[in-house]
Amino acid sequence: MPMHVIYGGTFDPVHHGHLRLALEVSERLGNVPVNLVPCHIPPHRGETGATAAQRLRLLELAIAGEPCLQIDDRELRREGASYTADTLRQLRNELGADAPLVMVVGTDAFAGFDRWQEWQQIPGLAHIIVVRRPGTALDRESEPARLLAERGVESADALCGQASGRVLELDPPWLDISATGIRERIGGGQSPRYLVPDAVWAEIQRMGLYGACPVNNF
Ligand SMILES: Nc1ncnc2c1ncn2[C@@H]1O[C@H](COP(=O)(O)OP(=O)(O)OP(=O)(O)O)[C@@H](O)[C@H]1O
Ligand SMILES: O=C(O)c1ccc[n+]([C@@H]2O[C@H](COP(=O)([O-])O)[C@@H](O)[C@H]2O)c1
Repeated sequence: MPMHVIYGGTFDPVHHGHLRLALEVSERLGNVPVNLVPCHIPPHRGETGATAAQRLRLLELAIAGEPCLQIDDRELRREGASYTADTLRQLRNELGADAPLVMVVGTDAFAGFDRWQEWQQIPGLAHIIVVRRPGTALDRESEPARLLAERGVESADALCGQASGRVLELDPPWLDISATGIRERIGGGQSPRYLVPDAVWAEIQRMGLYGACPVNNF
């Protein structure tokens, strides 16, 4: 049964770190499509620099022409905070009980997993792929580390045989790019070129996001 893979984020804005990671995961799972899921109202952080519609537009430009990357905008169509457990429950209902469903997160996000809404329900809904972020280690005594120890598997093949419940760590090259750094750079009048796709930067300027002057910096 084909795997369904989601990779959630605020994507404020999407950058080459996100895109490379999504592609690496897709390839390591046998070129399955990876669905980028922008959150509407992030449950865990302050206001975003761009609106949900603007972040979605940037994502559309970023993945244009890449068959292995798709967008799932279901969280944008839901009212209220975007809880991952709700998203996974919806997907599980749509995919049926037996389809392998996989959620991708970086170690930084996974480190706070036990503060997510209904986090204990999540392994019953999906597998988790944790992508190692250099410099971000899990506290060995923490719930996320325990989950990894109890449910960890060594290879992606182990995710195909069941619908949910396994945790796989992957270690693809991690580009040292953050959306925070990009917003700061733009706000400070510097170009984020080569950190985001050119089409994304052009659209950020056109919309005047993150304090960008609507000029052509290329
Ligand atoms: N450089 C990167 N490479 C790969 N994955 C990343 C990178 N930066 C963040 N991620 C992962 O992408 C997901 C969404 O991250 P998010 O949208 O918060 O990006 P971010 O760059 O960390 O943003 P911010 O700086 O605003 O916190 C998370 O699982 C996070 O671990
Ligand atoms: O469901 C939750 O309570 C929850 C709490 C924190 C983060 N998440 C999800 O984790 C993903 C990565 O978050 P972030 O902050 O790195 O963009 C994104 O899809 C968020 O919706 C989800």
